[in-house]
Amino acid sequence: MDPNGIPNGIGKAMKHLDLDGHELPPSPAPSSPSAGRKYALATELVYTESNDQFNSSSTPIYQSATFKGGPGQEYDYTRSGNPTRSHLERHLAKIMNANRALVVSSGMGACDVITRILKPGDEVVTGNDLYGGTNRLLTYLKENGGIIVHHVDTTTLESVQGVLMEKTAMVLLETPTNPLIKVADVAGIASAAHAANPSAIVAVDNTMLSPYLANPLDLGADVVYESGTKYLSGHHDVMAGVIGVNNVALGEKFYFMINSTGCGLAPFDSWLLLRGIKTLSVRMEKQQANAMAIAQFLESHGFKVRYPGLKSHPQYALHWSQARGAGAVLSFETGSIALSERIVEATRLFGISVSFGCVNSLISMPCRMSHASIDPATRKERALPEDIIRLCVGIEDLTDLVDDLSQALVRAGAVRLTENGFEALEHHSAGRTTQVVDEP
Ligand SMILES: Cc1ncc(COP(=O)(O)O)c(C=O)c1O
Ligand SMILES: N[C@@H](CCSC[C@H](N)C(=O)O)C(=O)O
Repeated sequence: MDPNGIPNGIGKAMKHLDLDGHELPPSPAPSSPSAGRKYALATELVYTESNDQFNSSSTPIYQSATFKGGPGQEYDYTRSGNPTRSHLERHLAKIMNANRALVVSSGMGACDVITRILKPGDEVVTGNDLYGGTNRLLTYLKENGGIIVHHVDTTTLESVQGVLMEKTAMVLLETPTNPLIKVADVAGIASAAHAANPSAIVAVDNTMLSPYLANPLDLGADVVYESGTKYLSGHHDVMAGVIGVNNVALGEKFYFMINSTGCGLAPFDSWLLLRGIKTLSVRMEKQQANAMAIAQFLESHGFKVRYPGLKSHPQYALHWSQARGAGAVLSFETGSIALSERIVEATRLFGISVSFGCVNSLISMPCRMSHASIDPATRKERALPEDIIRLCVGIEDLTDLVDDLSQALVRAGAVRLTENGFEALEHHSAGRTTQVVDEP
């Protein structure tokens, strides 16, 4: 019996509506979405309201596929809705500055849900540097779904404008891009896209920054999505995808797809993601401080480093006009694939692994790993350097990380000794570039 004397909590659920008119779960109730931030983001990340019947401090996991009761109740079947998932979605809506958030089984699941609104003949404008999996899905839609996909350099508004037209149904942006760390002007591109077609959907993949560092909906995007597998969860123990929107009808369309295809995030995974989100601010602050120091270390030794925290980044000012931090992913080049391979294999603390956003530091060669699904000819056409190394910096002690990287550079033979220490074999510094001579 609930306090209203109605069995199964149904009456209690029916009494409460959230801002969008959705009924709240019987227990726990979520914190209010999109009601304006009462606290700083770091506080909002850990703060959730709950009316759990036992005052549980941690959101209970409703590990149940079905819910008993009759028609009209808030929950009947976990594919359609689950209290733990709802709690997470409402919490995320708040921190993403979204009217509604939806969570699915992976970042690619989120991208799939979003692109399912496309129809044959629709045009999509996207970047020429893009996560390999996103590129793979768009290529599938191009080859099998009758969708026209334009890959352009999203760092310049003009190249995007050059392909925008009335038939542009979607603009899909990454900023910074994975792995070349290119920055796109979200506000500029969103207004150009909406001018070309007022109903075009501008979707931003916010995986590299997370809601802690950027809120693309505030810049004019219609949809923000990200891989919750990365910073939001932070420990590489769960796969998840997150979608945020302000438009109620668009939110309903995405919910329809999620319920129809059955990709909603499972209760336990929702709980893991909810737990991860609580430490997002401390993890991200430490990770990006470490990343900044490592980017400076590599650049000062002559490597060509791509990181938006460095003043040498070609879009430094643009990045900082739309983000609150530089994130913790950087890439650098060595001038030789074999040299890059030796560096990657010589690190100990930086684990060789795909993905990023984890508390542990990772190292990878995107062309061999995360972006291997992009064929070599396309990689060449898009100027994706085969020797590029991506570092995803974690929360370890900075001195240990720098020592690990230094010993790897020396053991791999990537540096030559100088009076002041060492410098990259292919040395990039103001006014001069020396080349790697021997390709082993
Ligand atoms: C930028 C970006 N977007 C989306 C995804 C897809 O996320 P997931 O692996 O959770 O499907 C990834 C990585 O996988 C990514 O790096
Ligand atoms: N085998 C996977 C590779 C996943 S890459 C994950 C992540 N986005 C990254 O950039 O490292 C696949 O083919 O999808």
